[in-house]
Amino acid sequence: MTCTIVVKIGTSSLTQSETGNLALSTLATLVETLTDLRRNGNRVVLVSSGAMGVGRDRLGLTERPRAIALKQAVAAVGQGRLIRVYDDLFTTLKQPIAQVLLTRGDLVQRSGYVNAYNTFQQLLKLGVIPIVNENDTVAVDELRFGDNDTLSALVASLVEADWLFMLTDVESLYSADPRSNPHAKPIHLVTNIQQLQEFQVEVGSSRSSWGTGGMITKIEAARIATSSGVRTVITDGKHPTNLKKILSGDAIGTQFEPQSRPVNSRRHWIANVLVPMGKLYLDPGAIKAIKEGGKSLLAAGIIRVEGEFNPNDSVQLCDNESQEFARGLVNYSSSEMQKIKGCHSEQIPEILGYYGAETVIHRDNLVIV
Ligand SMILES: Nc1ncnc2c1ncn2[C@@H]1O[C@H](COP(=O)(O)OP(=O)(O)O)[C@@H](O)[C@H]1O
Ligand SMILES: N[C@@H](CCC(=O)OP(=O)(O)O)C(=O)O
Repeated sequence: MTCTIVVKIGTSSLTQSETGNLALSTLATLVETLTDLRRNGNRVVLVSSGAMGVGRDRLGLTERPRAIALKQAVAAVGQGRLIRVYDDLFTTLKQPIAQVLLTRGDLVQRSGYVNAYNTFQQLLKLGVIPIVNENDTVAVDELRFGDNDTLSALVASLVEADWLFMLTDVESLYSADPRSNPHAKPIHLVTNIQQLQEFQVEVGSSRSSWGTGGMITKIEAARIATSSGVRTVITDGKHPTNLKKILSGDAIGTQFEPQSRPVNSRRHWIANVLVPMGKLYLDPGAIKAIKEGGKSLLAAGIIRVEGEFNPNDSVQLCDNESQEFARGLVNYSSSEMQKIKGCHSEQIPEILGYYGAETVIHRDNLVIV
C-alpha cells in the first residue's frame, strides 16, 4: 500500500560532528531511499535543516552565531548551497525536487494555510519531492516555527501524512538523555503522549552543537503530528535505509501511535499553527462546561484577561493554576473583554454600547489541548 511520508533530517545527521562538513554518504543514502520510496508510488516530503550548519561551514565560522542578523545571513548562505547539493544528488536519479521555504506567518492566515496545502498537493501530484525548511533569512521572532521538528509536524498535518520520520543523532527516545545518563533505556512504542509522564521520561536540554531544539521539540512535534492522525517515528539519521524497514514493520527507533480520533484541520490550525496573543483565566464552572460539556465560553466565566488581542485572534484558556487546557478564537478584543469579564451575556450591549456576539468564544472555534 502506498502512503504519504514526511521525513525530517536534523543538522546533527546532515553534518559531520568533527569538521562540520556535509555528511555526504548519509545524504546520498537518504536521497536514494526517498527516491525509491517515491518510485514505489509513495508521496514524499523532506524537511531538511542544515542551512545554518552549511552556511557556517562555508563562511569558516567556528562559533554558533548569536546575533539575529548574523544567524539570518549565515542561513541565507547555507540554504542555497544545501539545495544545490540536494538537487545534484536527486537529479542524478532523475527525481525532481522543489524548494519550499515557510514561516509561521505564511500559515497563520487561514487563506495562506489553504494555499500552502494546495501547492503541496500539486507538487506531490507532479511526483516532485518538496524540500522544506524555515525561511530563516526573513522569519521574525514572533512568527517563527523556531525549530524544524515543529515545522515537520505542521507540514505532516498539512499534507495529511500517514508517517512522520524525525531523523536525528540518537537511535530513539530514551528514558533519559543518553549523553548524560549511560543507564538510559530506549523506548520503542508510545501509544499516547501522556505515557511519557507515567514512564517518567527525562528529556535533557542537550542537543548537537548545531542542532536547535533537542529532544523536547521532537516530543512536542510527535504530540502535534499524532493528534492529527500521523504515525511518528524518532530514529537514527545515519541509516536512512531503515525508513524502508520501519515501513515494512520493523521495530526500529521510537514509534508514536496516531490518535484514534484525530482533530480536524481547522481545529488543528487553531491549536497548533496560530500564535496565541493572550490568556483568559476561567472559573471552575466555565472550565467544566467547556471540558466536559463541549460548550462555548461566555463572559461570565472569565476571571482575568491577559495580553492584547483583537477579535478572531487566538488565546489560551487557563485554569487558576495557570495551566492551559484549551485554545480558541475570540469574538471580542482584550479591551472589550476587560469590560465584560464576569458579566452575563445580556449585559454586554449595555456595557459596550453595541450588540456583539453572545459568546466570547464559540464552541466551533474552541479546541481542548
Ligand atoms: N530522553 C532523551 N532521549 C534521547 N535523546 C535525548 C533525550 N533527552 C535529550 N536528548 C538529546 O537530544 C539530542 C537530539 O536533538 P538535536 O541535537 O536537536 O538533533 P537534530 O539536529 O537531529 O534535530 C540527542 O543528541 C540527545 O542528547
Ligand atoms: N532552519 C534551521 C534548522 C533549525 C533546526 O531545527 O535544526 P535541527 O535541530 O538540526 O533540526 C537550519 O536550516 O539551519
